[in-house]
Amino acid sequence: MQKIAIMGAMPEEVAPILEKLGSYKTTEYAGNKYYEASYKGIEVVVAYSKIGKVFSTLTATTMIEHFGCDRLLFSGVAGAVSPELKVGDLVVATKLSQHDLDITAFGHPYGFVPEGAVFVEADKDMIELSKKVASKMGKSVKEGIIATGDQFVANEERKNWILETFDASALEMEGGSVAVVCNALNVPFFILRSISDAADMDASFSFDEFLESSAIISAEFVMNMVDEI
Ligand SMILES: Nc1ncnc2c(CN3C[C@H](CCSCCOCCO)[C@@H](O)C3)c[nH]c12
Repeated sequence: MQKIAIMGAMPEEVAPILEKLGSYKTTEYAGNKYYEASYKGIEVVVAYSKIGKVFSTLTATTMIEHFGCDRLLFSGVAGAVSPELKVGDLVVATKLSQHDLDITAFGHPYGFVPEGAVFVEADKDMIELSKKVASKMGKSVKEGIIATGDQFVANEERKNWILETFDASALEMEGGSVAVVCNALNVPFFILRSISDAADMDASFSFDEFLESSAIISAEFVMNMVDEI
């Protein structure tokens, strides 16, 4: 019996999902709340992790190990790294990295630690499915690399360094850690982000203005993905 985890990082990222579910059971566990529901006959567990790689690691692991989810979809917002992306645009992660993981002093590349990998690849089947969903919705979705780090990026220099170092399309604070968890536990995962800002000097203002509307765009797409799974 499949059980799907639908995850975000902030309340605003999961609010549209909970609204669509209507009714759900709330469970408090490990300092967080998990919302369980049956959606069109599919068991789902919804949660927002709180911000950053540590909280998102805890929540992704809990959804899989404690609630028994066997697939994970992440819905949220991101800062644009690719200059072609604008507010509201959708990005599907092909693979993800941690841009603030740095032991380059030992000659390793950025984002690498021994027995780890610079990139973790997302589930190819769900990436394929997203193309079908995108065409059904008449939406264009960019497939690209997402770089994750424990910092809200709000300057061109750091953003451009991330572009040059990881060839990222977008950046955020949770996808790369969720990817490591799902990969380690052999759970297919799909990370979708809608752009809320350009990770530049105006990022915090843009983020505040567009968080809610961009989160809705991402959530609508993710729920359409669940319909097709
Ligand atoms: N430019 C950027 N840099 C990094 N990440 C992002 C993301 C993606 N999410 C949004 C959120 C930002 C946390 S700070 C805002 C907290 O406000 C709380 C109220 O004060 C975190 O969960 C990562 C959008 N734009 C970004």
